[in-house]
Amino acid sequence: MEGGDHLAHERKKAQFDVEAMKIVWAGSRHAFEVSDRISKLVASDPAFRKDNRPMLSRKELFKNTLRKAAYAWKRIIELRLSEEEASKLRFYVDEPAFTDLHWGMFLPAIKGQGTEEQQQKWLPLAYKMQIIGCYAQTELGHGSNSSKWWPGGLGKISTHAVVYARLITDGQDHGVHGFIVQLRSLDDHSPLPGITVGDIGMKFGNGAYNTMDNGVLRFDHVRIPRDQMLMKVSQVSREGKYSQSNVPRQLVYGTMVFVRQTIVADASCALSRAVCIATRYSAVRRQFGSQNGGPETQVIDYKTQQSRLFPLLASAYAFRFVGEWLKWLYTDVTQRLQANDFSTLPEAHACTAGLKSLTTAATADGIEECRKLCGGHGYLCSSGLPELFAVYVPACTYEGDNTVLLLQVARFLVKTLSQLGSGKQPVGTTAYMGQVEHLMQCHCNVQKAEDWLKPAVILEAFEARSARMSVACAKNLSKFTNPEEGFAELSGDLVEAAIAHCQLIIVSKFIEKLQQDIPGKGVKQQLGVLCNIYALFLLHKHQGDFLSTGCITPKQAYLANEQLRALYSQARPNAIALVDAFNYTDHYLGSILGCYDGNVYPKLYEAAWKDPLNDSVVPDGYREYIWPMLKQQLRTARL
Ligand SMILES: CCCCCCCCCC/C=C\CCCCCC(=O)SCCNC(=O)CCNC(=O)[C@H](O)C(C)(C)COP(=O)(O)OP(=O)(O)OC[C@H]1O[C@@H](n2cnc3c(N)ncnc32)[C@H](O)[C@@H]1OP(=O)(O)O
Ligand SMILES: Cc1cc2nc3c(=O)[nH]c(=O)nc-3n(C[C@H](O)[C@H](O)[C@H](O)COP(=O)(O)OP(=O)(O)OC[C@H]3O[C@@H](n4cnc5c(N)ncnc54)[C@H](O)[C@@H]3O)c2cc1C
Repeated sequence: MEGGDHLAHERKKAQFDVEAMKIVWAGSRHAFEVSDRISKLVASDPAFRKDNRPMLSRKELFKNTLRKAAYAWKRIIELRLSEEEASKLRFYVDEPAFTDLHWGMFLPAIKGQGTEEQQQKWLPLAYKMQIIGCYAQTELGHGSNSSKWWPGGLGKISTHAVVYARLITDGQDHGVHGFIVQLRSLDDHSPLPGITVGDIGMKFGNGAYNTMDNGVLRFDHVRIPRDQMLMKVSQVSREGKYSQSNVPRQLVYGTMVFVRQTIVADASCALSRAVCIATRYSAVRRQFGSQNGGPETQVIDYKTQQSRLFPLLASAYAFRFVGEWLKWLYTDVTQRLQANDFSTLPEAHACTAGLKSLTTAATADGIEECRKLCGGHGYLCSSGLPELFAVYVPACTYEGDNTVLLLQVARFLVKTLSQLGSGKQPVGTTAYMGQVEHLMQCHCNVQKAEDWLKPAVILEAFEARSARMSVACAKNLSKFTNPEEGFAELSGDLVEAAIAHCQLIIVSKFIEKLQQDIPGKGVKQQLGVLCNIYALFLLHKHQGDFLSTGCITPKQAYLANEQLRALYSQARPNAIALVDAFNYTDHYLGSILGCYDGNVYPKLYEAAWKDPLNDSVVPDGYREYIWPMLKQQLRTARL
């Protein structure tokens, strides 16, 4: 069957208003309209072509990225795009570049940690891209005194960096502070005296993150003017005297809170993209299972395919909504900080760190699962999945290794529990710890599978599991005379308690979303199905936790799994429409397997012929290597 919409019959099955779901996914009608317009603008411009990336050498690839970044900037100015539209344009260009760090970290670091005066000096230059900045924190070895290693944009492009380094005055070490440092000449781009800078080399995957110039940086007697130390949190006077403002020192790490929040939103984009590809292809692909000469089964109808795919579909929606909430939390904490209220900073730090860890880990694993769900074709670059995986997987490491971040959450949980004794009532995402006595002894009263559809039942099971795991850790910690030794010894259990707490946050924010007014025929109902799939899938996967803490019985675990199977059947007719609601263009998806019209096979066949190896029928190297080998075998055979 050539042309036409090969997925039309699937689209007809939808039991909800897809256009209304698109608005829910985008966050608002305005966000949808901006996203829709800008994604089509990018898709229709041949300058943003990206299907050749895996074929390019590193140098070609990098130059191509510079060309796209410059062209994108030109279009942003010509079209007078707003900040929101410009950032969407960079998003849909879909190519990691130095601009991510300039806009995503350099500017926010100056905004968050610079004084008014410093902001007035540096921000206009950065907004006009008259200087290009990066964020240099990580070291080659340990400490903040060796070489900077990894910062994106540093290797070849940035003219400036926010560098984190130890501040020593009068022989006294005041710890790590941020400094704006000029790295390269604004005339000929050569490194300034005393500065050694370069790219750190090829990274995982063809194309992928190699469009980014992650760099190395060394200083040899480089003088940084005093007023280039970011001085909102602490200051050094002209006389060299060190002082601190009346704000917590942790604000030095404020940029990380901001970026981790954007990384959670980004996880839902990457996961939804992979899920869209795997879902559409699973509806196109038929394999075995035919009876009486009828058509073979669509692989999406296999229960095993559903049990691997639908939890990922549900996770994409769950991450979207928790990302929305996290954005609200970040805005709230920022407003409070401006009014000198620092009380919610520890919670904002714990939430951004923990959710960054959970969502990136699930997304990286999810993309790989989607590749397997597409069988052999998933391994082709033209499926879009190998590159997506290679680009995405460092998110588990950058902006804080995921395990290190979970340990930060665990510290916060232990501290919250220890403060209960002094009567401090926990609020926000730890409010449930206030009912710890109830949660330690409550019994789940599920008696039949449908009981698992009640939000209050799900919430209590997740709260009890999280509280019991944290309390067990706290009890074990109290047996150690040296708390740090105890923390190190029990770190494996603490990480598991942190995961349980963060999963509870995601589940509860999905449930809260469903309590809002959501317009559109059948939209809320479908989201309800996805919410239950997400929660019961987690419960099934981590049933060991729920059983060993006595939160549920083996019978109740069995009933949860039974309900999950029923939910997969409810999601099945809506699966294609649920991924259409992401509103991705074929350009952004970058996948033959995921193309909107489902016309996969002719496109795969055509794409194969475009591979440079097929430029000639007889390959280069045949005369040199293959022909002599064949001739020699011929001679041996004759002997
Ligand atoms: C494909 C197109 C992409 C488009 C994407 C769009 C997105 C755009 C953004 C760009 C995105 C991606 C690009 C890649 C960017 C990558 C950038 C980086 O990786 S930058 C480097 C980041 N490095 C880390 O994250 C290091 C991880 N380690 C930590 O976070 C450590 O905590 C620390 C180094 C900050 C501090 O360590 P230490 O000195 O040992 O202190 P403690 O950990 O004991 O903490 C002391 C105290 O502070 C609290 N704390 C810690 N961090 C924070 C924080 N961020 N905010 C607030 N508070 C914090 C901690 O809880 C402790 O509190 P106590 O009350 O004392 O317990
Ligand atoms: C693609 C990419 C882009 C990046 N961009 C930037 C950038 O723009 N700017 C920048 O400054 N940095 C950047 N980074 C660096 C990144 O932030 C660090 O790699 C990250 O914070 C992890 O630190 P590390 O590499 O030192 O890992 P390590 O800390 O050495 O981790 C190694 C292992 O040790 C474990 N571990 C470490 N500490 C502990 C602990 N306390 N307890 C238990 N286990 C522990 C970890 O879990 C991990 O398994 C980037 C990295 C990548 C991969």
